[in-house]
Amino acid sequence: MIRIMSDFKQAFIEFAIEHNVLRFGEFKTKAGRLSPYFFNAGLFNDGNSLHKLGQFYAKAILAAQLPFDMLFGPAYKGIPLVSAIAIALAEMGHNYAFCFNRKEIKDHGEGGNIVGAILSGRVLIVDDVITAGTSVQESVNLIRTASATPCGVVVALDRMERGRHEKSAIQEVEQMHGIPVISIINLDNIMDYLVAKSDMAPDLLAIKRYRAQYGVA
Ligand SMILES: O=P(O)(O)OC[C@H]1O[C@H](OP(=O)(O)OP(=O)(O)O)[C@H](O)[C@@H]1O
Ligand SMILES: O=C(O)c1cc(=O)[nH]c(=O)[nH]1
Repeated sequence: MIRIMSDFKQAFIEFAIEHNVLRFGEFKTKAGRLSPYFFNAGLFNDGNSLHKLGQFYAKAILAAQLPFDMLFGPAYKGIPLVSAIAIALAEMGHNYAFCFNRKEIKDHGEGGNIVGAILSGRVLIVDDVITAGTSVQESVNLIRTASATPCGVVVALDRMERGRHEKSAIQEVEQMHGIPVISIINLDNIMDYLVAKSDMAPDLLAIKRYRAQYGVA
């Protein structure tokens, strides 16, 4: 089957490859899976690329028309991410409060593990990647502990993998928490991109094998 990829998704894949963020090789994921590709958002590491990244997310968020009151970015990579997204949304005329967590609790000064706006109302979680959904689960717990309401998740890449149980990570998040997951691109889009690059056939084959083990349809 030939799928047509939107210019927006194609541009995002090219942007990620240009910055070495999307790479092919051998990498271990947080879930301990040995993956033939990896998305390292930490390599959007200068002002221009972070600015552009924030604009990609902001456009995806506005297109989804999901009502929310504030943004939350989980440490560590979610910290520059949520800041860049809040700035991009503000540039587009939508000013939202945001916060992020510390992985360790601070016991002096202002203390606590949340930095920025107080978690309240409907909170949109922004992260770079969803694999097995552990990070999203941690964010949901933090938001609920603060008596706020998680209302959705936005990621750059949905790796379309099994969650911690039998279903896909996305299905687990949507069914367990009743919230939608929005992504700029997913694994289907990366594979479609690779189909057109004959020199990358070995990478595509490795991804197909990995997908047979950890993927979902
Ligand atoms: O869906 P999952 O299986 O949870 O995997 C995806 C998560 O793993 C990585 O975070 P990591 O904990 O490595 O944090 P970092 O931002 O500190 O690099 C990544 O940034 C996602 O948050
Ligand atoms: O699952 C992960 O840990 C993971 C996958 C990926 O592609 N990128 C990332 O930062 N983490």
